[in-house]
Amino acid sequence: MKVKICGITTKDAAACAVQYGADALGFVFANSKRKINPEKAKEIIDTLPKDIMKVGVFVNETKENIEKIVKLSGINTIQLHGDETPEFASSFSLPIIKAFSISSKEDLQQVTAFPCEYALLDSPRGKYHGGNGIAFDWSIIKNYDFGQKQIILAGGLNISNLAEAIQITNPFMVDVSSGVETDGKKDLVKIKNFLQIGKTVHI
Ligand SMILES: O=C(O)c1ccccc1N[C@@H]1O[C@H](COP(=O)(O)O)[C@@H](O)[C@H]1O
Repeated sequence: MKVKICGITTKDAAACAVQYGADALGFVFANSKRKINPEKAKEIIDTLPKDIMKVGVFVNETKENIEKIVKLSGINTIQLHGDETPEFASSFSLPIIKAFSISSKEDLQQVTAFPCEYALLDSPRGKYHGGNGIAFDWSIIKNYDFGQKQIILAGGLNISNLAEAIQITNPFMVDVSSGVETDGKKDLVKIKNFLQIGKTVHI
C-alpha cells in the first residue's frame, strides 16, 4: 500500500515519514493550521529522496500562484482540494491529485471522468476544505469500479481504523494529516505506526 503523509511543516516529520517508507509527502499552501510557505517547504523538500512524491495542496488557488509556488518550493505533484474545474486541472503539466467530497454513491459519478492522475476521496468539508480528521462511510466506495483512476483514500484515517479502511476500500494510496498528530503537531510515533500498518496490512 502506498502512503502519503500530509501537512508536513518540519524536517523531523519529513525524515521520520521517509525513514518508515512514505511514498508521498504533502505541503499545504491553502488556508490551514498546517499552512507552510514555499521557501520553508523548499528547505524540507531539498532534504528528500528524489523518488518521493512532493505534493502541494491548494484550495481554489489561481494558476499563476500555483505555478509560482511550484517553482519556489520544488513540489512535483499538485493536489487540488477545492472547487477546481476539469479545464483548470487539465491546464497543468504536473500530475494532478483532485480531491472529491464523498457522502453518497452519486458523488462517485464525477470521479472517473475528471482529468486527473489520482482521485483523492475525502469526507465532506468541515471547518477547512480538508484536514478535518473526519472519515466518510467507506462502504459507499466498496467494490466500486473507478476504471483506470488511481484512488487515494483520505479523511479521518488513523492508526486505529487504517487496517479496516484499507480492507474495505482497497485503494491505491492512503493519505493522512490530523490522524498522525498530537495536540495539533505531527507526532513521530504516530507517523511511524501509521506507516507500519499501511505497509503491512493484507487485503
Ligand atoms: O491538511 C490540511 O490542513 C488540509 C487543508 C486544506 C485542504 C486539504 C488539507 N489536507 C488534506 O485533507 C485530507 C484529510 O485530512 P485528515 O487526515 O482527515 O486530517 C488529508 O489527507 C490531506 O490531503
